[in-house]
Amino acid sequence: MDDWEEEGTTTATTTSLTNHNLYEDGGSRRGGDGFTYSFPSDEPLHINNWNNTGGEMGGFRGAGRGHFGRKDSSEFNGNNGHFENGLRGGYRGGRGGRGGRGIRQGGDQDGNRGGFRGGYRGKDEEVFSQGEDTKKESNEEKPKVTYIPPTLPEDEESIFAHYETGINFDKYDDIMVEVSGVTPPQAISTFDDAELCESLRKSISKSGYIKPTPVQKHGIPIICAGRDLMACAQTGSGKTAAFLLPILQKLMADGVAASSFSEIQEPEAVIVAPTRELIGQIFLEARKFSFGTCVRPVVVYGGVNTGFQLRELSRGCNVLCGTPGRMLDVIGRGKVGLSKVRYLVLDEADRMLDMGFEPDMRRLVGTPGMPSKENRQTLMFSATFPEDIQRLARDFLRVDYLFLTVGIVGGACTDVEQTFVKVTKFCKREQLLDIVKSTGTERTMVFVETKRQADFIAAHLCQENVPTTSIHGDREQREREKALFDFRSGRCPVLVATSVAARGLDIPDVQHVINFDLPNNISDYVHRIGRTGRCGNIGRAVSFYDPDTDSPLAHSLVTILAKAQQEVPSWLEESAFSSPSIGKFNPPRKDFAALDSRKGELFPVNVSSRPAFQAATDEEEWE
Ligand SMILES: Nc1ncnc2c1ncn2[C@@H]1O[C@H](COP(=O)(O)OP(=O)(O)OP(=O)(O)O)[C@@H](O)[C@H]1O
Repeated sequence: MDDWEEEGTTTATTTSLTNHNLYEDGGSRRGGDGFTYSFPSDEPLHINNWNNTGGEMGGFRGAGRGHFGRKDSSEFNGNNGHFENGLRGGYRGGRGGRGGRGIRQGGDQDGNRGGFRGGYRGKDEEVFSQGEDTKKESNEEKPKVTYIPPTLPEDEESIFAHYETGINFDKYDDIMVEVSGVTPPQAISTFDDAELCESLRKSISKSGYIKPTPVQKHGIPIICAGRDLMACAQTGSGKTAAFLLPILQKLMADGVAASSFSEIQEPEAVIVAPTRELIGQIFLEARKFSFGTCVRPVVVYGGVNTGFQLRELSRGCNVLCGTPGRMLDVIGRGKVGLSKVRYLVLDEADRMLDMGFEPDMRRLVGTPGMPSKENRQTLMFSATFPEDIQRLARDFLRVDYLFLTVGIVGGACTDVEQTFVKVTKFCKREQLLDIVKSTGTERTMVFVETKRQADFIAAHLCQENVPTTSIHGDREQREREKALFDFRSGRCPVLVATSVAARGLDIPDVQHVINFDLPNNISDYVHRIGRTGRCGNIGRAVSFYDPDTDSPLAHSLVTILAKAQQEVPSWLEESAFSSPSIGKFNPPRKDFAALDSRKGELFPVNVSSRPAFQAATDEEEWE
């Protein structure tokens, strides 16, 4: 587990980065995505105060600590939807390599879990050194979490704000879809086919959804038919609505309504996701689709004052969205009972395993009162389907679950143009500057290897008058939400992030992803570049390839490029086939499977849609 993701509060070690004072007046602006929001002026970045005590990589300390760390949430709390914008732009953490499974114990009154949380996340330093962490936690008492997120906007315009689908949206129809398992229901072609209730239809149309994506065409009828589901689908292809719409449909059809009269809330649906920003995003989608109905979603996640979340819960809860630790915390406090749960959703299940949440997931399904798998419907989403996920699927899902894959499992989105620039580590900064200066105000995410590097690069760009902010696991929750708000609104069109921001971030108009440092595993690469080219839009990804450090990834990169029908630079191909260290960081995963392991036994496979490209059944190099 990583304090980025969950219960740990970031504390005095946080290096805060503020942004350039773009708008001295701090007045209202209309963001590129059509929201209106206002924010007070930030203090300007005092560039000379940034103290780079290290060499290229570092020792960077921000003199501007606490710029966003004010005691209240007023800095981006308005009557007009800052939180909506900030959190809608939330993101899911990226995978940083397979780490040790953290052990988590106890919990204090703010739900900050004690115990030690060891684990290695690959070369990304979103690592919590077990020793250090233990020492810190035993010697220092964590401060009480006081952060209360800004009030959500209630107006329809903010709630249903959305970005447009892109010119390639219709190309989704060509993606190969595979459903395995017995008697899968017929896919739908239109939202009308789903026979959803009137309020959901209205919400769908206000959200700008005209036709379902493949994962929705297949997922919605599967869930409506009461079947358990394990699904893998490409980035940005609408997985969230694929599970939310049928769950909400069934809750509404059954006439469930939130009640604030009960001391213990008993939600009918529980949704778990590994990171705060991802679960916040899912919650906002649930809130959007259930707008104007009696169904009430509530979200709980770390880094936010628990008392605040308990008060929200006590106002009624039908759909409980949470990160695993905080979810167990509110259950442990006796504020949530699980006996009415009919739907359990585990999103980014593979990431949850990587982050050491398996014991938490098992605790959740084993919580007294939680209906057995035979008596609830369980839905799991995962980017890959390795052995450990299959094991989880066997344990959590009914034996006749359906397995849905859309496109190449673990493959890159074909709407992203991928290019590679061969560099040395000494010229990366200059190259980066050239690119971001040429892209102007287009939104760009820059991925780097370490948290320190993220601050350092962000400060460097600010210094060069490129309005930039950063996001990583050492930033406090309010800073994270503020950074996303600034990025989303266009106030800071450049966001520097560590790999933890690789997954799930759904921000309109992210035109570019730059891999300043390549990740150490191909899965992270795919998720990082998936922050652009979403929902049929075109995106661009530029990756700096340093042969001294990145050659272990070369072979996997060539495979990914070829499968996504992208040009493969000859030097990269050469590097892939000459590198002695193939597989060092990306060992062929014996446990990787793009296919349902039950195949060939009981379960038939239905392939629909014209295959746009060959499925990666032979793929071994994804990790
Ligand atoms: N049928 C649809 N029509 C138009 N827009 C849609 C449709 N379905 C989803 N979207 C929008 O597409 C965007 C991406 O959806 P979502 O975040 O659910 O993708 P995802 O598959 O979960 O991506 P990731 O794998 O990166 O997490 C969202 O802004 C969502 O509102």
